[in-house]
Amino acid sequence: MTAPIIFAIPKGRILYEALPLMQAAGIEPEAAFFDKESRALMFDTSDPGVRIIRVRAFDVATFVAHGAAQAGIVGSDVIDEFDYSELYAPVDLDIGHCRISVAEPAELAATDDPRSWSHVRVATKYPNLTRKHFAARGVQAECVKLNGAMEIAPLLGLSSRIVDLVSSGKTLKENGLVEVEKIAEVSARLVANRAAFKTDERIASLVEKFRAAGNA
Ligand SMILES: Nc1ncnc2c1ncn2[C@@H]1O[C@H](COP(=O)(O)OP(=O)(O)OP(=O)(O)O)[C@@H](O)[C@H]1O
Ligand SMILES: O=P(O)(O)OC[C@H]1O[C@H](OP(=O)(O)OP(=O)(O)O)[C@H](O)[C@@H]1O
Repeated sequence: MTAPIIFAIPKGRILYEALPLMQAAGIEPEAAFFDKESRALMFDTSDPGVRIIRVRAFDVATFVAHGAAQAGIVGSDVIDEFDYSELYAPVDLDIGHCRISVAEPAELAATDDPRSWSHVRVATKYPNLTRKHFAARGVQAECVKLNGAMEIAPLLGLSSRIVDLVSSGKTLKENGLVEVEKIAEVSARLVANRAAFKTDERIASLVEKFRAAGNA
């Protein structure tokens, strides 16, 4: 019997926007997936040929790039941070919209000119993306890696600046920060392992179903 396709999805906020698209693509998770008491990590779906794993956002990219999962859904922020050559991202799902930006305390921004920077110290979950962004214009970025709550770093003197996701701007505002530079727009993508996409026609067919679901 052919092994089922493993489809990886993030635990966080993209999940709720992704569910209708998954349903339209014919992969509805079993009831246990929605059971908060369940500790299971892998679930059946309405398609007997597809199983779902629910993992951290960054790990979706890692599972799919290594072929441990053959397809999944992940933000373009995560794709850009890893830059895995085996991660193919053929469909923009038009969900999970936000931006990745540089922010700093409002008092600092009042007199600061980002064009004058030659070196910046930045707290971020995205060190690779940050270094690449600044290197492109000759600025050296020293990154302090955090895994969440970046907005607190300037308040406590860990770094003057942060690079993080911004949507409504509420988190920045409530922590006395302002956005000084947008690095990129972010949205969630359907991703596939490049080799699996080329060799397994079930993956190509799944990609087409999501493309159609996104356009519906
Ligand atoms: N405020 C936001 N608005 C819209 N999309 C967002 C927002 N924050 C994050 N995202 C998108 O959702 C993805 C997952 O983010 P989320 O905050 O749910 O994960 P997380 O809690 O950071 O993940 P983990 O706890 O696994 O590290 C991000 O990679 C991004 O693409
Ligand atoms: O501009 P806003 O609408 O306030 O959204 C931005 C916030 O959303 C994300 O965090 P999330 O809530 O996912 O928590 P996290 O910091 O634990 O990732 C992101 O890391 C920002 O902190």
